[in-house]
Amino acid sequence: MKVLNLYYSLSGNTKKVAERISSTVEELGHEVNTVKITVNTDASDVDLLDYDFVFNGSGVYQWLPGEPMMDLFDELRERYNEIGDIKPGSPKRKGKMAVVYCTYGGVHTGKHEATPAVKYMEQMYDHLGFYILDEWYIIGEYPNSYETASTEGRLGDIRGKPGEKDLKEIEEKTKGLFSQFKN
Ligand SMILES: Cc1cc2nc3c(=O)[nH]c(=O)nc-3n(C[C@H](O)[C@H](O)[C@H](O)COP(=O)(O)O)c2cc1C
Repeated sequence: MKVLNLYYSLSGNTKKVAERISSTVEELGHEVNTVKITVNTDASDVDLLDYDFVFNGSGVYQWLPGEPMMDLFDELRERYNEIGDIKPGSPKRKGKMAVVYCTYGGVHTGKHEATPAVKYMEQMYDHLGFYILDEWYIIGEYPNSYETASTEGRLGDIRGKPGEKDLKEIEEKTKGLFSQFKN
């Protein structure tokens, strides 16, 4: 199975999750292309439809994914619309699956302020006809400069997150997802 792990990470939390997903997928014997989006990512180098399974993740910033991720999605949406890969009714494509994930701090309203980011990213896959297998919301501490955000917010003390326990959970969930592909 051909797997893409596409992610954006400003301060490293999502990168940790992405790396754990990729190492787990590789351990399970699948080929995985891990792509960290930057401001320099060229949309013409990315074709989501080249893959059977896509993990797509981002940190959450002002309720949304990182701008480079949204810029990439703008270009991809335009291209897929133009060439007719986004069809009215968004018919499902057999064998195309996606998991959308975020890391988020939730200082003000908890998970609610991460939901728009995940739903935003998910729409790309839904439009293309992927089966969305899951959404993962993983707590990620704020950068140090944000002082009390990691200790006095809606989610309490989130310093050090995602930690090894959280990453282990991601590993187990990845294994669980892929268990359906065993013969
Ligand atoms: C500028 C900025 C804005 C943020 N906005 C939100 C937000 O709207 N909602 C939220 O839940 N977390 C927010 N966070 C917390 C990040 O989503 C969280 O720290 C995440 O793990 C960052 O991922 P990264 O380290 O991969 O960049 C924000 C963090 C920063 C630095």
